[in-house]
Formats: sequence, C-alpha cells, structure tokens
Amino acid sequence: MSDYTDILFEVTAGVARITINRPEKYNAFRGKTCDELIDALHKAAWDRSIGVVVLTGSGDKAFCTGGDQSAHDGGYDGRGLIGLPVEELQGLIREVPKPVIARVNGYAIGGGNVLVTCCDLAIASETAQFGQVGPKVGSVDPGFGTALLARVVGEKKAREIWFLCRRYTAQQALAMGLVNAVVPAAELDAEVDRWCEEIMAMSPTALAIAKRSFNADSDSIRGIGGLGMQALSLYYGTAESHEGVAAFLEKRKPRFRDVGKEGEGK
Ligand SMILES: CC(C)(COP(=O)(O)OP(=O)(O)OC[C@H]1O[C@@H](n2cnc3c(N)ncnc32)[C@H](O)[C@@H]1OP(=O)(O)O)[C@@H](O)C(=O)NCCC(=O)NCCSC(=O)CCC(=O)c1ccccc1C(=O)O
Repeated sequence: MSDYTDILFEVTAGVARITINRPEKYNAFRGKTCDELIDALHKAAWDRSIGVVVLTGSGDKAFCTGGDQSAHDGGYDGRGLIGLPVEELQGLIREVPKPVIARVNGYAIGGGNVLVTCCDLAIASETAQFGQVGPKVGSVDPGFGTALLARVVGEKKAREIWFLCRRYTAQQALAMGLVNAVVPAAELDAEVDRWCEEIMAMSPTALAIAKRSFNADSDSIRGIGGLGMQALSLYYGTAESHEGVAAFLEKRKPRFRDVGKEGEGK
C-alpha cells in the first residue's frame, strides 16, 4: 500500500511524520484510515534510516477525534471485531522499536486521546484539548484506552476521565502526566523538531531495548483489550449504543435511559 488517501507519510532527516489527513472530520479515523496508519507504521518501524516517528493530525483544529461517527452504523466501516482495527493500531504504536511522539495540535478526543496515551511521548500546543467521550456516544475503549491511561495518569484520574467525559486543557494534561511538554501553537513544530534531533543522537538499539522494557510491564493490557473489543462488538449491537451515535450525529443529548434494556448498569 502506498497511495494513501487518509494519511500523509513523509520522512525528513530520519524522522517519519505520519499525519491523519481528514481535517473536515476533525481527523476522525475510519477503517481505511486505521489500515493506512498501520501500513505507514510498519514502514517506519523496519526502515533503519528512521529513528523517530511523529504522529499528528492535519490543520489546527484536531489531532484526532477517534472513530468517525458518520461511518458508524452499529459498527464501523472497516475490518475486525468492531469494524476498526484499533487494537492492532494501538499495539503497533507500542511495537515500533523506536520512539513515537504524538504532536498534539488540537482536539485529542476519544480514540485520539487513546493514541496519545499509547505514544511514547506527547508534545502539545497550548490550544490542544484532551478527553474521552465514549460513555457519551455509546462506546468505550476497554484496553489501552482505560488500563494504560490509568498507568499514565493514575487510577482516580483515569476513572474521572472516562466516567465524566470532561475536556482537559493542555496545561491540565501536562499536570496529570498525559503529555511531556506544552508550547504555544506557533512553536509546536520547532519543539517537536528539537526532541527528534535529541533522540536521533542516541543509540537506536538502546532506545529499542528501553522501549520494549517499558512495554513489558503493561503488555498484559493487550489481552484485556482483546476481551474488551469482543464485548464492545456486542455493545455496538444494542439500542443504547445506537442512541449515543444517533445523538452525536443529530447534535442532541443522548437519552440512554429511555432506550432498550440490553445493556448493563441501568
Ligand atoms: C471533537 C469535539 C469535542 C469538537 O467539538 P466542537 O468544537 O463543538 O465541534 P463539533 O461541531 O462537535 O465538531 C466539528 C465537526 O467535526 C465533526 N466531528 C468531530 N468529531 C467527529 C468524529 N469523531 N466523527 C465524525 N465527525 C466528527 C462534527 O460532526 C462536526 O461536523 P459538522 O459537519 O460541522 O457538523 C466534538 O466534535 C466531539 O466530541 N466529537 C466526538 C468524537 C467522537 O464521538 N469520537 C468517537 C469516540 S468513541 C470513543 O471514545 C471510544 C474510544 C475508542 O478509542 C474507540 C475504541 C474502539 C473503537 C473505536 C473507538 C473510537 O474512538 O471510536
């Protein structure tokens, strides 16, 4: 695969930059977007001339806002259990044997926030906003999105993020350890370049070993994610989940408690 439609892929001075290029959808991903991201990450992973991967979104509104709700009809439009190979994508960000930096240029919401969580490092513009919205739109990311987030920001904060679906500023994300640095929007690229240059001066093998050893401690979460996706595919078939997607698309508040009785937690 090389003729990408949903992403951009460029390599400069050992840095692979992968950009989700769907600004009209606030860089939400559909099945094809995930497949292209997976393909580009594989390329970057095994090219020895590449030392760092930068993941970002195009434009200045959004880094990524998760699954494309307009491509969601009781499941998304691609392959896998829920029509989006997100667990493969998230796992691959962790498997790439070099640092992956999230360059967060705007909203990192839902699955976008999960991508930030999975990246090794994250650098945000002052205008970035973070949060999970699953319980508001009839979804959840029950793997790295929950359990790894808890490792990153702490159990109480992660539960707050998921249970209340609030939005957090870049400074709040910095304070909770979700990002490494916050800079004015105009300085984002220069800051990311600085971090990449420093990394490029390091031993690639030492970095790869360090990354894998960090991962070893949290790799069991991948199994939880697989189990969770199996449950999510059943949840997507319920009236409760359909109500969340419909409410988002119709720009109204969801009425979860008025719909069918299939789900738990009523
Ligand atoms: C991102 C917002 C907070 C922006 O809010 P606001 O500034 O008020 O602008 P809006 O008018 O809401 O949006 C502008 C414009 O963009 C469109 N848009 C935004 N996000 C999406 C999206 N995800 N899909 C499709 N379109 C989107 C929006 O419709 C507007 O278009 P107009 O044509 O101008 O009307 C806000 O938009 C927001 O909260 N978006 C919700 C994003 C969302 O629902 N994401 C999916 C979340 S599901 C989840 O979190 C589960 C977690 C997960 O990771 C996962 C796991 C397994 C499978 C899938 C997922 C997954 O992410 O879906």
